[in-house]
Amino acid sequence: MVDVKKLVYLHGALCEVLRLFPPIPLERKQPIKDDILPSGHLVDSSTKIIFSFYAMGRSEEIWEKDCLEFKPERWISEKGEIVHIPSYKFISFNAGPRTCLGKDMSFVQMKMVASAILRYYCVQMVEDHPQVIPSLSITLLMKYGLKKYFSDALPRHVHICEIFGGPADGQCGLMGMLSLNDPWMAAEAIA
Ligand code: HEM
Repeated sequence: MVDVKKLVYLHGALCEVLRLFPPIPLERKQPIKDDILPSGHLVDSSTKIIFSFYAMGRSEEIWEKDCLEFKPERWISEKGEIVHIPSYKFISFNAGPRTCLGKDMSFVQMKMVASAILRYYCVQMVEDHPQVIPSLSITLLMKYGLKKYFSDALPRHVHICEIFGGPADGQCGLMGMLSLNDPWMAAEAIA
């Protein structure tokens, strides 16, 4: 836990992925009684408000001119520390009373999987793969996926489980909990 907090650039990169490709792209709210939003819009109790995390993550008004650029640096201060961005701005985990309860845990998991794969495998994009196009569903999918080649950066006998101190042929700690005890499944999970 302490160690993953030191992965500042990876943190910035993951936040950028979640900002530009929020796994839950849409959210729906409905007031329990008639209300007026801070914007002045009147909403009655039958109004269903749908807002797009996907659009908010790409909004120039919220993220400024370079909103469409993948820039992990926007999450890192000049001192090299992680910049805290309020959840009402970085909305991918929702905000307010119904905010995601697994936010911190998901960062630990993503950092474990990403750092393990990047340390032990060389990852290369498949040439001429179609551009990433979002495919709308309850969770955000990629229309054509994102195909990559994986090759060993280490001798074949090193299994991803060994990175986490577990047996090479069995479940291991958090990775086991995630059912990611197979390196190829782990690779797919961050794909
Ligand atoms: C990158 C990973 C994740 C993302 C982007 C994410 C995003 C979200 C979002 C947007 C919501 C609000 C859904 C809604 O109200 O319609 C939510 C709720 C929730 N998430 Fe996550 N989540 C992630 C991982 C996790 C993990 C790993 C856990 C548990 C270990 C978790 C537990 C929850 C729970 C319990 C709620 C419901 C909170 C409530 O309604 O009071 N999430 N999440």
